[in-house]
Amino acid sequence: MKCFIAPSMLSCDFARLADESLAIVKQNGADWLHIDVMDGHFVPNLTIGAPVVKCLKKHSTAFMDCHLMVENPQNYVKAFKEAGADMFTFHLEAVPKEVQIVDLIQSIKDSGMLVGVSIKPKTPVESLWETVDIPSMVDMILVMTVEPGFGGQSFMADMMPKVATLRQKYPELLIQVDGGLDQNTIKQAAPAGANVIVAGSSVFGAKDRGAAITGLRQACEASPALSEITHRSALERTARGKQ
Ligand SMILES: O=C(CO)[C@H](O)[C@H](O)COP(=O)(O)O
Ligand SMILES: [Fe+2]
Repeated sequence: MKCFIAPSMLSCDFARLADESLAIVKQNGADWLHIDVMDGHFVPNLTIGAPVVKCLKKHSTAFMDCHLMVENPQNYVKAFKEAGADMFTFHLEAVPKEVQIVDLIQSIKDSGMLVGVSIKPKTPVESLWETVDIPSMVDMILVMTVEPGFGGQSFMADMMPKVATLRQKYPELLIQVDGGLDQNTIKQAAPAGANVIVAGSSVFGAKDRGAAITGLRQACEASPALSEITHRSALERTARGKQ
């Protein structure tokens, strides 16, 4: 199965976001740009929003993997679509009771973005398939391997059973892990079945960012837990982004 390496732009020099984004894909070989959107409510930190993605899109054709750590994600679908986001990943815990999750997913699909659903460390993995029919509605599940809000935290290895359960249940699903991924922790995440690897501090803090990305990719692709490629839409759009 194809692995995607998605550096978290949270760890780049935000004042040079366009240059950093271009370089990490074109020179260092990243597949996606992982954009962490935080609202200061769902998580105790503030980062960037759709206006910044819109500006970045003028400089980079890369696949924009937007991770929304915001309350009321349903209010941001239109803005992120218009900004040029390719993947809209929201947190299951952030959707208010009055909003039907299937309706939110449908609105993301209707907009043309891919749909990602994320769970925080304390959320049981069963709550995903109890809420949505994953294979028909969702392109990617994001299993957080840190409490969302900040880069540079330690990888939670005890999240790996969630990844393994998802991989066993959904052999063709994009399964993303985010938080504390590096050359060591990838050795736990990839065998469990993760194939979309977010890495912020370990990539941007590396002396050789290209080598860091290559190392993550090699460890991921060597994993026997991953079988054949399926998600063609993601693959095609990713390939376009690298042209
Ligand atoms: O969503 C996130 C934090 O909530 C970030 O994507 C994540 O923390 C990546 O940073 P690092 O690799 O440094 O842990
Ligand atoms: Fe993230």
